[in-house]
Amino acid sequence: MKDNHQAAAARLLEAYASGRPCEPVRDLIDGVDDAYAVQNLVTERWLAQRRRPAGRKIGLTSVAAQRRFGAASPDSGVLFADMAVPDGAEIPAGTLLRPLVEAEVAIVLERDLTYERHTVADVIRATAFALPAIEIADSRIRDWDLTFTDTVADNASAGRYVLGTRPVPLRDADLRMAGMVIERRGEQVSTGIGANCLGHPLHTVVWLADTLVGSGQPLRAGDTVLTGALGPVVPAEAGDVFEARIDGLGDVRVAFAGHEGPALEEEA
Ligand SMILES: C[C@H](O)CC(=O)C(=O)O
Repeated sequence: MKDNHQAAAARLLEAYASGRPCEPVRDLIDGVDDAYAVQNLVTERWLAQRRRPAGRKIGLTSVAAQRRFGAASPDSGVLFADMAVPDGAEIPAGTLLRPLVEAEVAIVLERDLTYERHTVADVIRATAFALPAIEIADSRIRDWDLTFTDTVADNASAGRYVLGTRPVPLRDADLRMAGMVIERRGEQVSTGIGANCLGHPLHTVVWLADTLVGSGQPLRAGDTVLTGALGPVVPAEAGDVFEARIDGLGDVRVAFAGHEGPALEEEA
C-alpha cells in the first residue's frame, strides 16, 4: 500500500478521533481508484475495531451534485450499524462536525447481488422492502472543501442515518414519481422526487451492485442501501428537528441536541 494512502487515511482517522476537521486529502490521492483505496484502509481499521457493517450509502446521485463535484458517476461509502439513529431520536451535540440532512429511499436486501452486471429486475427480486430514510451526511474535511476524491476517501461523507420503521414492498410504491418533503419544525426546507436519483432510486442500486462486484465486495442479503438524496441537502444546526416524508413510504424524523424547546419525544 502506498505511503500517501496511509497518510490520507491517518489524516481522516485523526479527524474522527479528535472531533476536529482536517485539511483535504486530495494532495495525497491520484484519482478515484486511489480514493477508494484510502476509504478501504479506513474501513479496515474500523472492521478491526469490530464495528458491524450494515450496508452502503450512495452519494452524488443527481446531475446537480455530480456537476458540483466534477463527477461522472455517483460514489458510495460503508454504513455501520453504530451510525444508525432510531426514528425520532436526538443526535447528541458534538458528535458530528458539519451535518447536512437529506431525505432518501432506503432498501433492505434479502438476497446477494453478485452478478457481473445487474438489471433493475435483479435488484427488485433481491429487495425485501423499502423504508423512508434521513441521511445525515458529514465531512471530516474542513468546511466541506471537497473534490470528488476527497469525499470518496472520506467514506462518501457518511455521518449517520435514520430509517423509518414501516417496511413497504416495492410493488406498493412508485419510487420514480414519489414526492419528498423535508420540514424543519414545520417549515418546508427541501422538496424533491424519486426521479432525481439517476432517473429512479433503483438505478443507483444497479450502479452500486455492479461497482461493488467489480471491487470484490458485493452487496449481501441483509444490507441496507441508502439510494441517494431526493432533493437539496439542508444544513443542520443545534436544536433543529427534521421530518422527511416520501410518498408511498411514509415519514421519518430526527432531532439535533442543543435546542431550547422541548425534545422531539416531549412534543409528540
Ligand atoms: C457529499 C455527499 O456525498 C452528498 C451526499 O450524501 C449525496 O449526494 O447523497
